[in-house]
Amino acid sequence: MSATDHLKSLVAEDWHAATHHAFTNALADGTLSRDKMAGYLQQDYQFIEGFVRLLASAVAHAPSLADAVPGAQFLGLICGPENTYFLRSMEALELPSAAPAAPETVAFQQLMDQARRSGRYEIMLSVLVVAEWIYLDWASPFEDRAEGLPFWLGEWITLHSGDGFTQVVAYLRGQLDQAWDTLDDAARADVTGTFAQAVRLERAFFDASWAGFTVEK
Ligand SMILES: Cc1ncc(CN)c(N)n1
Repeated sequence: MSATDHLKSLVAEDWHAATHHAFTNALADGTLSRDKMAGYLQQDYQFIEGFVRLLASAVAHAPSLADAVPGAQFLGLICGPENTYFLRSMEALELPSAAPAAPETVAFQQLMDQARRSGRYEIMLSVLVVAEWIYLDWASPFEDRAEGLPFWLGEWITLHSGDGFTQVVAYLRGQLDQAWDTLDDAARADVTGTFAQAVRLERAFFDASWAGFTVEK
């Protein structure tokens, strides 16, 4: 079993809850209320900045150019199509893009910040792998549904499914699998703790999104 499969198996219950969530099920069948999607977009947009900084830092810590290039390309995707997806969606839903950060958003921002400041590639990857792999897992079964949905729902599925995104997740997992082999027991325990915490926070973020974040109008 690969290291990342092993890490996922340790948090199977939270992983399943985060990837088969009522929020994403409703998003994919088009029944998600505009207000719930609005709250999600306003909060998740605040996740993006810390994510970009973390991914940029991981790129800087990659052991070689070949290890860095797919991460740098993914950075372009986040700063391009994903960023404009948020801005177009919030404009279409007539929402300001700024809103006070909810506790679930702050918790994620803190974890990303901590991972970036650790200066440790494997800790950065632990958060990045979870954030993207969970999205690939929930979105992939809905890939064919995207076209019939309003773009602010459908494009969120498209951005997190398909061959290109599958390769992004394979790259991030490959980097963590490779790093894991070089780690001692203490470092592996740190990775395991960070990975589990990230999965818990992903689940909590969807729970809060489904309960409904306060929407800034
Ligand atoms: C909280 C969270 N986690 C992950 C992703 C995937 N890009 C996201 N947009 N937001």
